[in-house]
Amino acid sequence: MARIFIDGEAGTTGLGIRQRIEALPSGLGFEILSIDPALRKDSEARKEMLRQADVAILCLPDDAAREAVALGEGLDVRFLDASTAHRRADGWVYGFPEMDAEQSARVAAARHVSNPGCYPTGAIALLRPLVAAGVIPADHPISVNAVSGYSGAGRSAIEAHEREGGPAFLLYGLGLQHKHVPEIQHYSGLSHAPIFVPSVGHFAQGMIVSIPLHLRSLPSGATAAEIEAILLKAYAGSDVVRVLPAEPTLLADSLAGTDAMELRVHSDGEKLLLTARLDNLGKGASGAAIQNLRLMCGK
Ligand SMILES: NC(=O)C1=CN([C@@H]2O[C@H](COP(=O)(O)OP(=O)(O)OC[C@H]3O[C@@H](n4cnc5c(N)ncnc54)[C@H](OP(=O)(O)O)[C@@H]3O)[C@@H](O)[C@H]2O)C=CC1
Ligand SMILES: CC(=O)N[C@@H](CCC(=O)OP(=O)(O)O)C(=O)O
Repeated sequence: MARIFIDGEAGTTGLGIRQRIEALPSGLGFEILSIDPALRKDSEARKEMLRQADVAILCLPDDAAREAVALGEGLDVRFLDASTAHRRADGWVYGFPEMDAEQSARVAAARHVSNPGCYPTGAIALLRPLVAAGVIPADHPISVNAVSGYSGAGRSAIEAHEREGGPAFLLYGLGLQHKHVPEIQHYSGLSHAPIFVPSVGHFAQGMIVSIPLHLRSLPSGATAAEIEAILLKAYAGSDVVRVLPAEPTLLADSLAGTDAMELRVHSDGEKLLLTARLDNLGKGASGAAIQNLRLMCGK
């Protein structure tokens, strides 16, 4: 039996994790420990839950996630953090099991696992194998464009969108310093920060991350077919990340409600557009957390 405390269980990511754990076969032996909702922000009550839990999943703002880890000091509890707080912290394992051949084993053995960000999941999945293969030089100037469903901004933004309506399409992060930039750079293996242009559309769940490349700018001289072959090989063993043929159009929300991610290479022979499609709440958050939790608990 693995006892799981979801700190932030009533939030968007927390609820998605709870529903996914409840949908797992009971034979897997997960038990959810729920805090009294009236005490959900009470440090002593949270500490007591941490004392009882085998794994605490943090679905909290960054500061509250750091506080939870401090509350767990000296206790026999492992952490899986969905926030941005520990994505590049020492002693934390990055919870992207498909990232390389050893990453699943690292997640399984870790005491502290950081769940990847939704946008970085798409960007790193596309870039990392190509940088590692030498097809994209580590210092190549990279741009990452992305659109997310509005659920990416958490419960209060969802309620505001659904109550008052929201912008049809909003470009943001225009200071070019979005919180996901360091994570994308680091785990993609880039030596310089990419230009990252996020946007949010008036749909609840879904995401497309796209990366344009001019083939003539790649010193490797790689073709679109060679690039696709590298991605196919990198994810050949995965039933979550799939590399699929190019499409003339892509809808951002067609994977909503699933935990899969689709990668594509679009090209006219001279230029390339790499795309990743996922559900920001699925492989971008709660679905990835379940994948990591199962690895951590050997289930
Ligand atoms: N939504 C998404 O697409 C993704 C989100 N994430 C990350 O997951 C984390 C949670 O995000 P999300 O679920 O969207 O956010 P929500 O705002 O929907 O949920 C956050 C939850 O945390 C609770 N909370 C806030 N402060 C405290 C505290 N001090 N102690 C205990 N509980 C607290 C909130 O309660 P209350 O509402 O009562 O204040 C709420 O239930 C964030 O760090 C986010 O960056 C990661 C990937 C994608
Ligand atoms: C649409 C929207 O607002 N998205 C959020 C990112 C989602 C999120 O919460 O970030 P993590 O995945 O790192 O936790 C943002 O841009 O701040």
